[in-house]
Amino acid sequence: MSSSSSSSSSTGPPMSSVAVSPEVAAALARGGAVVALESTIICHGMPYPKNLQTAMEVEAVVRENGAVPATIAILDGVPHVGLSSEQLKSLAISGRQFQKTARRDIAHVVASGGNGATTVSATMFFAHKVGIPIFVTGGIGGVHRNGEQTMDISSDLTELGKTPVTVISAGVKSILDIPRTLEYLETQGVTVAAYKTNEFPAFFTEVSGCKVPCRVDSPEECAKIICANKNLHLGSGILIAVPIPKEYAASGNAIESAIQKALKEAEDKNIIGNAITPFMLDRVKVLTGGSSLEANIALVKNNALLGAKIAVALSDLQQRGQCCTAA
Ligand SMILES: O=c1[nH]cc([C@@H]2O[C@H](COP(=O)(O)O)[C@@H](O)[C@H]2O)c(=O)[nH]1
Repeated sequence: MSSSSSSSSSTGPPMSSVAVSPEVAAALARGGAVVALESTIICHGMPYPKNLQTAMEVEAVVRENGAVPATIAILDGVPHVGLSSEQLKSLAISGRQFQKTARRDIAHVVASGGNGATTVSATMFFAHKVGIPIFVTGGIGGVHRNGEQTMDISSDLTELGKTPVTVISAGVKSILDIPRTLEYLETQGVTVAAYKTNEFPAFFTEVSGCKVPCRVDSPEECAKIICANKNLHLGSGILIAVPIPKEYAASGNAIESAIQKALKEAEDKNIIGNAITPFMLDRVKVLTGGSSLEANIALVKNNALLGAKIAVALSDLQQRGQCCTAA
């Protein structure tokens, strides 16, 4: 059973509704800590059964650290916030049969009664719609290499510019153009902070050669930034970039050479648009003998740990009346 945040008017067509799980709805109603999680990473980013195992472990990390996990996906045309274990399992088994759903795809997937795995942009949209301010993922999309010619820029970046949700990620992969991604985030007015470092991390490695405008050293510090954003109604998102844990950082050089090979393959096969990221993720995984997948799983769990702590710190500030509670 799920509670529905829906609305309709007698004079117009019914507005779309979002099914919020009872656990998530109860946590939101009491001002508790909730962490949104995306589903593209499950359906398109990892193979079954590792994807299911990871999704369940990530939810467990969020719970162990005092927050309620809210995995977001579109099931039979209905956006869901908070999935049951059966729903999570069916999503993980279905994998690529779930359409990769960014903001631009939401209306079509809903109207056609389809199944959608939400990317960062779509997950942010739904999180904000139901009042969840924190969202944990592995990596966000960005400006693709040669993006200055192809204009292939992930809608994750524009979503961050217009939706006040804080995204915890391990930065962006070097399959993308990291300096231009940071430039674009600046243009979009996104607060970019790195956790316990001055450098923007590059997903598999702790370094990218790019400095960040802001460094944060504790969950409480992150929560204060989120409050300042809320209290001023800035309306834009925040990106908190967390370096991969040292013990899992595979050799940056080995992964970089795998990325170069995969980029060449993508070019030869003329893979473009939203097919590039899943193709690259898969090829880099194969070319690194699976070590990139293990690193990926470790960093998502690490991000979930921090995301839950930030959500708890934010909820504390809100309970003490120091932070605007409106989404
Ligand atoms: O390291 C990763 N980067 C990005 C993704 C997924 O890919 C999406 C971006 O896709 P595109 O580049 O087509 O915008 C992200 O929002 C996220 O869902 C992922 O799983 N892992």
